[in-house]
Amino acid sequence: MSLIMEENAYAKINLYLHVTGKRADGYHLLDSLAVFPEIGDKLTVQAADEDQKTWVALDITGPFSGPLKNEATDNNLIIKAAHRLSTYIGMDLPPVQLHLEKMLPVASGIGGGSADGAAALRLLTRYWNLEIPAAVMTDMALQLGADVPVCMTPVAQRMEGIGEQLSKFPIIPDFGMVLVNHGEAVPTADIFRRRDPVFSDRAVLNGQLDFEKFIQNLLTLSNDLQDAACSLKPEILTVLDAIKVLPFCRFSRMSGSGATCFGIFESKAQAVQAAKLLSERYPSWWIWGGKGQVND
Ligand SMILES: C[C@@](CO)(OP(=O)(O)O)[C@H](O)COP(=O)(O)OP(=O)(O)OC[C@H]1O[C@@H](n2ccc(N)nc2=O)[C@H](O)[C@@H]1O
Ligand SMILES: Nc1ncnc2c1ncn2[C@@H]1O[C@H](COP(=O)(O)OP(=O)(O)O)[C@@H](O)[C@H]1O
Repeated sequence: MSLIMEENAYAKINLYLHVTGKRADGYHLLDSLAVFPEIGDKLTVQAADEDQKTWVALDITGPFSGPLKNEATDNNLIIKAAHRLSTYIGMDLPPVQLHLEKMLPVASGIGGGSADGAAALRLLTRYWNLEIPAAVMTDMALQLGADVPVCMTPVAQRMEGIGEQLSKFPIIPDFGMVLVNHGEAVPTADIFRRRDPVFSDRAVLNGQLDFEKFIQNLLTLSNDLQDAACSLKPEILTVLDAIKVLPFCRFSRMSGSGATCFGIFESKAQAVQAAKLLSERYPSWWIWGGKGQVND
């Protein structure tokens, strides 16, 4: 029996997202607070079978495997992560087969691909028993995508720069979250192109807070990509309206470049109940309710 190791790739939710400037290369400077709710993809690794044709093989199952199966496997951030590790080590590493259970909607503003890339870096480093300096790891993560560094450590973090400047930012523990996606992918680059060209200030954050102050603080902040996403996909407004009226919902907003929106609740139980109610009203939407932060 070959050893099987696994890693969770949690969804990344931007509680607010201010676009504060633009770099010379066209990438936008951000100020955002990312949290990681208790829902994600699952990645496993084991030794390759003798008849495996490639050095790393990836098979994908799960409710959102469809769009990824239509893309070349080499474009998957998991495969790219494996190649980056092998290039850094500079020698052949034992062949592996990877399996991804894709639970998160693709191109939906919750960083599923980035979380998978980060999970692959963590998992393969462990599986191959590699020693990689933290700074090198962060650099490798950033090479995979702007959102990959924050996904390396799924705890509340403030993201600045394009996502490479990270600071842990403890916020209230134990809140509930509902996530809702109406089913259409939103390409990140399009939303940055369509955004209001005015830049926002850096957010003023209150630090460790109680629930009421946490909500009041979020209300003073914004997601600067939300209007652009809503103008491209007006269904996002329907989603936000549906979240807002859920019992005990205290706050709603879009995450990242969309289209997934979230609601915040004081408890996990309220979020689970609200998600159940919403699923009955909108059976075709992807809806999840649970704990707002996996690593409280
Ligand atoms: C907007 C955010 C907020 O967390 O989340 P998502 O909506 O993707 O979840 C991220 O910054 C997304 O990061 P990520 O998804 O890794 O973006 P990348 O693949 O690196 O970039 C896709 C494209 O979006 C644009 N882009 C991305 C990030 C950024 N800070 N400025 C940009 O202008 C660029 O045109 C880039 O080519
Ligand atoms: N493992 C992966 N899961 C999802 N998307 C991936 C993955 N690997 C590469 N991608 C590519 O990244 C793009 C953005 O994916 P994703 O991270 O889901 O977006 P978002 O950050 O907006 O939620 C996809 O359209 C796909 O082409």
